[in-house]
Amino acid sequence: MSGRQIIKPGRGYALLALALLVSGLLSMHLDYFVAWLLVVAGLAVVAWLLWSRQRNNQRVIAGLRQGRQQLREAQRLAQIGSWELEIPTGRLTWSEELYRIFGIDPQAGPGDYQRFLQMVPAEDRERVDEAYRASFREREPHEVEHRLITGSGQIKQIRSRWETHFDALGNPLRTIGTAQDITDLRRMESQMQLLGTAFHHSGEAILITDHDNRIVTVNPAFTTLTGYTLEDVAGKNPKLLSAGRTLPEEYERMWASIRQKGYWQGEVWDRRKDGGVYPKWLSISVMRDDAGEIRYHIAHFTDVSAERAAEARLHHMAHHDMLTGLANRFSLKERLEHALAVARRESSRVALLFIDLDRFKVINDTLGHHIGDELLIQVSQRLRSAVRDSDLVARLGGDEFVVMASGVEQMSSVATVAEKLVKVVGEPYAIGPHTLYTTPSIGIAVYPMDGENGEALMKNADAAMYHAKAAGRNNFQFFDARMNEAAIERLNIEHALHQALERDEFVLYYQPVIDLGSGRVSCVEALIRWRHPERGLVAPGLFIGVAEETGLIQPIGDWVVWTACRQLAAFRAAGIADVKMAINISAVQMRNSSLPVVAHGVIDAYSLARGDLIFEITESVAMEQPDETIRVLDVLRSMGVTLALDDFGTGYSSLSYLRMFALDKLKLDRSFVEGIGEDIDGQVICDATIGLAHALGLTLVAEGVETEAQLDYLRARGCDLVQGYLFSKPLPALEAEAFIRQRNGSPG
Ligand SMILES: Nc1nc2c(ncn2[C@@H]2O[C@H](COP(=O)(O)O[C@H]3[C@@H](O)[C@H](n4cnc5c(=O)[nH]c(N)nc54)O[C@@H]3COP(=O)(O)O)[C@@H](O)[C@H]2O)c(=O)[nH]1
Repeated sequence: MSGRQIIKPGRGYALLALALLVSGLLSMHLDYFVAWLLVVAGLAVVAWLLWSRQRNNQRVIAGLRQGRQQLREAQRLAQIGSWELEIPTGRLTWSEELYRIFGIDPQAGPGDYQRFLQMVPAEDRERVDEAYRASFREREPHEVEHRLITGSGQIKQIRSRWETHFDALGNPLRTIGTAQDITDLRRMESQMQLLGTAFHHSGEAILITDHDNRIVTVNPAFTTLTGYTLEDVAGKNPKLLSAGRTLPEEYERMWASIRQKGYWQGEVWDRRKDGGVYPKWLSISVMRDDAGEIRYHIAHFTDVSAERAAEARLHHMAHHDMLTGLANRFSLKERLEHALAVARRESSRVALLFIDLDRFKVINDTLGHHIGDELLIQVSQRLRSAVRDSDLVARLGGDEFVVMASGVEQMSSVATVAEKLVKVVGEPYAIGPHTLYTTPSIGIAVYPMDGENGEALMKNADAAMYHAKAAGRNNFQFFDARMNEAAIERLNIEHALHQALERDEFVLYYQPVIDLGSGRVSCVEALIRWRHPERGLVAPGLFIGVAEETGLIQPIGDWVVWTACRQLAAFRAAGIADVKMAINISAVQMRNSSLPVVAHGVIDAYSLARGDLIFEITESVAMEQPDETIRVLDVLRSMGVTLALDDFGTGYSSLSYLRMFALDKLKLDRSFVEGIGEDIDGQVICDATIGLAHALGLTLVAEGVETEAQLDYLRARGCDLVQGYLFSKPLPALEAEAFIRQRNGSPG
């Protein structure tokens, strides 16, 4: 009803009273009039009372309507619907909100209790029904939480509450109840629970601060990582965690980003409660209130020490040689480029010293890689300790090292460094039970004279190193433009050598060795020559080294053994019976276990007598691989091969090994014979070597005898055999045969 309808009846009563009053005035006497007036007044009072009561009723109804409206609104907001069941009549009423919660069209009506039960999923139904029955039994308000399948098929979480009213006799009159949709609440609760679990069990440390950046809470991972509990840090500023290593500007950038973007992440250094410092990867985000003000800062972080250590290890591995810990090729290239850039700016010099170890391969192959590795480690330590801290020492691989010295003022200082390196590397190495020797061959290239860039400098230092090798090893050489020609030359030799065997370009010359006692030719030494199609006769010094490095020495060495023995057989056939054949054996042949087999084959093939063959091995080869030498010499000796130690005095002989080698002869190196009459030291060595050979029961052969004075001296000292230009140069086979006939007398 509207307001207008409420006022209308009231007005009607007033008009009626007024009409009665006016008609009474016009139609009645005074006595009657008074009585009548009283009646009318009474009627007017009654009318007024009726009107005012009705007005009150209308107000109450309006209030009720407003109350219902408010109730509806409240139910909608709280998502609580209500219902009422009149038990005697079974009449069920639902509030608007209940229809909405249950997803049922109000036109369809509320149905009954059974219909409601059907909407409860089977798993919850029994529980709900039992609660309802219990409320009757116990006459207590009841509450139950259950799921409900709405009219649209949606599953909701409902909290139902109800109470039943009874009359004086205990009969149930009605049940009133509410059903609250707590689906969102439960979902939120379960999300909160999930977040709580994540917070507690997160492997990442989490720290939450308020808008003033005071710590509100931390999770267990925070305590594990930092050592601080919540009690330790609550209310404090997180800067208490800082290690003081992160620059203030970095923190300023961090806060600017948090203020502007609400987010920051980066790496900072912190300190644990126990004082340990560590890098951490930190992410900070903010939570704002409805007004947009920052309420919380949420920081989560992890210790990245392990990652940084792994990165450092990878970086180290990428830039260093695994075996020696020195810089590697990659690192050298980087540092060299940098040093050259500085040198260009400052007009200074950079020196590259390219170092190759002499005969390292022999040690490595014969004593095993672990010994070779240990030798490389010791060499690298010596190199490192011999140069300035600012100089770079790198290992390129194998037995190749480079020292880079920047800011070089005097070329002489580079020579001093090189000299020092030759000295320290050349000193003996104690590795396990072995005393080993190696020497360096060093090539030097200096920026800017020897190359404008790293590549050219490396190439030229390498060429200079080859030059040092060719110059007899164990020395250093400055680069000279002609060295590149030498390197090219070496390459050409290498290519041509591959074909020389097939093309039968090798030839043997024979140098007679004279017995000082009889004056006769005792043996001839087979010395290889290369009859090069363009260069003519090439001396072995020019190609034996290349053949050794390329492995070609093996087939060439075999060819020498077979050719020399064929020649010896030819001498025998020509009636030369008592001259033996000396053959040079290289380090590679000594290492190869086929040498005794080859010797055996050739002796058999040419029906040579035992003792016709002399194998010469150099002192350095024997001493570099003493165990192997002992083994091979024993086998050869057992076959009757005579064994000579060549170039004696040029290497480092160990007397104990000397005793163990199955030797027959010592060949005193030419360099000592040269000194006879001129150099007292050389002479002393000659005397000592002759004495040593005889003391060990060995025959002494003096090499390179060129003068009568040398011959006289050697003869006087009791030298057994001599070889040298004084008697004969190495000769082609026919001339050698003639020489022997002339010296030893012709049988025919
Ligand atoms: N593995 C092999 N190595 C070989 C072979 N043939 C030679 N060689 C090695 O080359 C080195 C140089 O030999 P070569 O140029 O033939 O020189 C020899 C003689 O010519 C030289 N000699 C002899 N007497 C004198 C002399 O009075 N003066 C002087 N200036 N030189 C002289 O000495 C070389 C022989 O020395 P050695 O071998 O130590 O007895 C040579 O040393 C071999 O190492 C080969 O077939 N296989």
